[in-house]
Formats: sequence, structure tokens, C-alpha cells
Amino acid sequence: MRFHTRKWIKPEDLNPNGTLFGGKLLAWIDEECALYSIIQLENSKCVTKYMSEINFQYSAKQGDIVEIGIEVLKFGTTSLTLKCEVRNKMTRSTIITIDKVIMVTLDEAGKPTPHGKTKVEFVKDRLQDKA
Ligand SMILES: CC(=O)SCCNC(=O)CCNC(=O)[C@H](O)C(C)(C)COP(=O)(O)OP(=O)(O)OC[C@H]1O[C@@H](n2cnc3c(N)ncnc32)[C@H](O)[C@@H]1OP(=O)(O)O
Repeated sequence: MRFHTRKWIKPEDLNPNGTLFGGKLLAWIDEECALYSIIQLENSKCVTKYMSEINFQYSAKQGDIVEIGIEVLKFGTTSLTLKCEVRNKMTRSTIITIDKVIMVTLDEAGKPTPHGKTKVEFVKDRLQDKA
């Protein structure tokens, strides 16, 4: 799994219990999965179709640095199946895992459309291929 984005837990991210608000974390994960899919599938219309069981394992507190990791499980025809983990950057404690996130590429009419991708690509390689 590759860990991409880092987040710094600020006062506005906390719940009344003084720890990281779960809804905030889910919003970060959803955005991360969407961005990852848009870049991988080269389609700006990627939506979240499905998220499997969400397991909050550990909390985070103000001042903690967390990082969001994504792994591709499967390239489908119109979908991309991802696995996600968020962990504490310094202690490596797992905060949350989501075993399956299904993202779907849409056409202009908002219908699922084949993305034509079969493997993970890196933007730097695409740019080299074009040069
Ligand atoms: C980033 C964001 O926050 S986006 C905002 C939140 N998301 C949304 O608003 C999406 C709302 N949902 C929709 O618009 C529709 O459900 C759509 C367009 C995404 C999908 O429409 P559907 O008619 O269900 O599509 P369809 O049945 O063709 O499935 C599309 C793909 O998703 C997969 N899929 C659909 N449901 C599931 C599921 N429950 N579990 C696993 N895969 C699924 C299908 O297998 C298919 O993949 P494939 O083409 O790779 O084989």
C-alpha cells in the first residue's frame, strides 16, 4: 500500500470527545479515493459507488499527523476497487481500515463508462511516453 496524503489534526477536526471526528476522516478518505481514481483512470467524473465495512481501530488527537494509504485491488470494466488505511504517521498505529471502496467512471450523461485501464500507472511515465 502506498501512503499519499498527510493530514494534521486541527481543533476544527475534533468531535466533542476531543478526538478526530469520524465524519471528517471519511470525507478525507472519500476525496483521496476520488482523486486517486481520477488520476489512475484519466476521467474527472469518478464517483464513489460503494464502501465496505468501516473499522475504526484507533483514535487520533489534536496535533497528530495521519497519512492516508490506498491500494488497488481490482481494475473492473467501469469500476476500480480500492482498499484504504489511515494510520498515525509517527507511531504507525492503524486508525481506520476500509477493505473495499468501489469507484465508477461516468460518461457525460452520468452513466458508467469503460475506463480501459488494467494496471496502475504513474503520471511521470505517461509524460515520458508523450515526450
Ligand atoms: C467522490 C464522491 O463523493 S461521488 C458522490 C457519491 N456518489 C454518487 O453520487 C454515486 C451515485 N450512484 C450512481 O450514480 C450510480 O449508482 C452509478 C452511476 C455510480 C452506478 O450505476 P449502476 O447502474 O449501479 O452501475 P452498474 O450496475 O453498471 O455498475 C457499475 C460498476 O460498479 C460495480 N458495482 C456496482 N455496485 C456494486 C457493489 N455494490 N459492489 C461492488 N461493485 C459494484 C459493478 O460491478 C460495475 O463494475 P464493472 O463495470 O467494473 O464490472
